[in-house]
Amino acid sequence: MTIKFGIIGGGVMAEALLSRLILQGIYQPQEVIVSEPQPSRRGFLVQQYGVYVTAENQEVARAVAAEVLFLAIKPQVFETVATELSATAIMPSLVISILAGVPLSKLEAAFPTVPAIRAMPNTPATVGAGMTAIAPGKHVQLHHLEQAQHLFKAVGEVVEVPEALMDAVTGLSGSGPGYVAIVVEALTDGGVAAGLPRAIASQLALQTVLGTAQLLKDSRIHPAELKDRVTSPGGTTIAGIAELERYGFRSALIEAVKAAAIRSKTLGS
Ligand SMILES: NC(=O)C1=CN([C@@H]2O[C@H](COP(=O)(O)OP(=O)(O)OC[C@H]3O[C@@H](n4cnc5c(N)ncnc54)[C@H](O)[C@@H]3O)[C@@H](O)[C@H]2O)C=CC1
Ligand SMILES: O=C(O)[C@@H]1CCC=N1
Repeated sequence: MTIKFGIIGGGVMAEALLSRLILQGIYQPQEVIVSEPQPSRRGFLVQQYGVYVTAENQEVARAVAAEVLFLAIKPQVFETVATELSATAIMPSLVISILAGVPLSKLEAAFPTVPAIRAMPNTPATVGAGMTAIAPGKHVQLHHLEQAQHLFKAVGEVVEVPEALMDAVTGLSGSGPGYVAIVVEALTDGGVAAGLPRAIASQLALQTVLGTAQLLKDSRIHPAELKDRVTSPGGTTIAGIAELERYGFRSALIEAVKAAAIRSKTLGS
């Protein structure tokens, strides 16, 4: 079977996407090759997903000639990996990078004339509830964009943005699962502090976050309106909200997104 999808870097995010792409039948395991330096990780990917693995990035470039090359390494090793890959002189039909911060100009310098798409997915892709933003490079044609959309739609929602917004996207939805996980953990701790057994507190916290997101999404009501609906005069919620405001919860989240966006920009420079 022809290799159609080559992944450079078989870590957390590569697995999040890979697992879903295979489950959805977008790719057969035998159509995928992953390069990964850690032997234990290679072993895991073979055992879990039945894909081809290699320790050599250049082998992926050779195997996916004329197909999709998917970059999922850390931004800090991009230059080294790009030099290695371009030394093969084999150009794929499409390069998709999910590297935080790394701009299209660097991708296009590494793969001249190759259509390149900068994407920012997030870890809920693993369960098909991902959010991915994509920004097309200068050689990208409609069918390349459709190919990338098809790929990322298999793992959640997709939005196209100008590249200038990709760092902001990274600070919000790329890093966002980390913030939300802390919210769930902190709510659980709050429940425990208020006397709940941890398992029950955890279930309540998780379902409250999930249910609230679902309600906001399905009803399309503004978050402020939902907050007002929950908040009875002189009741419990306003007592809780007053503490959130006192401790700067709202501005903490705003500053978190801004700081992550700035960090994204720095990583790519
Ligand atoms: N973790 C996340 O939630 C998200 C991460 N990203 C981006 O995805 C990329 C990967 O992030 P993670 O999966 O979290 O990191 P990770 O550390 O889990 O995965 C990176 C993998 O690359 C491998 N690697 C290291 N050097 C290599 C080399 N020279 N050649 C090939 N593979 C090499 C590592 O062994 C590791 O398995 C990053 O650029 C990050 O900005 C994007 C969206 C969300
Ligand atoms: O923390 C990071 O740098 C990556 C990018 C978005 C989520 N994780």
